[in-house]
Amino acid sequence: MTFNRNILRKYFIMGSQNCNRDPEAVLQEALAAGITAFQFREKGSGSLQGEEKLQLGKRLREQCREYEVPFFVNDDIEIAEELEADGIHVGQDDMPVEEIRAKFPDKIIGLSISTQEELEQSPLDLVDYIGVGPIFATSTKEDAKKVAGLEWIHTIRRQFSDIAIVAIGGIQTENARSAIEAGADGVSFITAITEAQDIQDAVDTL
Ligand SMILES: Cc1ncc(COP(=O)(O)OP(=O)(O)O)c(N)n1
Ligand SMILES: Cc1nc(C(=O)O)sc1CCOP(=O)(O)O
Ligand SMILES: [Mg+2]
Repeated sequence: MTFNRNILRKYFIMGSQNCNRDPEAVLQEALAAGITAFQFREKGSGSLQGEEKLQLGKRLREQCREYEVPFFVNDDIEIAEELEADGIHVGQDDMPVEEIRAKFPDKIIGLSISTQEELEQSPLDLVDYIGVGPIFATSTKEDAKKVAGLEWIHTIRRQFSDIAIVAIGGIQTENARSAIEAGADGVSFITAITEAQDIQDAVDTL
């Protein structure tokens, strides 16, 4: 899929472990409300494994296809291939980007960048966008790194004026604008949607 950074604008991430109701219903509302990308992140305590994970991924993938919203898979290269995902998001401890790019020349690849060292040592020329965070405090990711703050987005933007950046970690309706003003192309979020009283309203405000 050709990469257009506008898809990063409202990038929803979710797995069944993030939902207190049917994940398909949550995604359906988020798609109808106007999210611009979705990442299937079935990970952490309470997450589905094996065949159950694959079957849920298939259903969520179809929902995204119906709305023509890009579908990303977090970490799991095999599932990304099986579900014909548009893209894959990996972190510094996941499969190396060089291997993923060699295997999937046409998929969108996102890479997490949390420190200056990671920024300097990562093959940025092989990725389409970087996930930058945690910008604010989050309790959603069990092994989240130290809060980087909005200044981290400014710091990357000063060094790489054209790189596609999506901010992550503690992004809520009240602070999403500040991440964009700091230089991000978009915001990614979990609980801003999974814990929203009104998903349409949350996506509009984001
Ligand atoms: C858009 C986006 N940015 C960052 C991450 C975090 O990825 P990673 O560091 O690999 O951590 P896990 O999500 O795998 O726990 C992301 N998933 N998406
Ligand atoms: C999946 C993920 N990655 C992060 C990072 O900093 O790389 S923070 C995070 C969790 C984001 O959840 P919420 O929007 O509920 O804070
Ligand atoms: Mg990962």
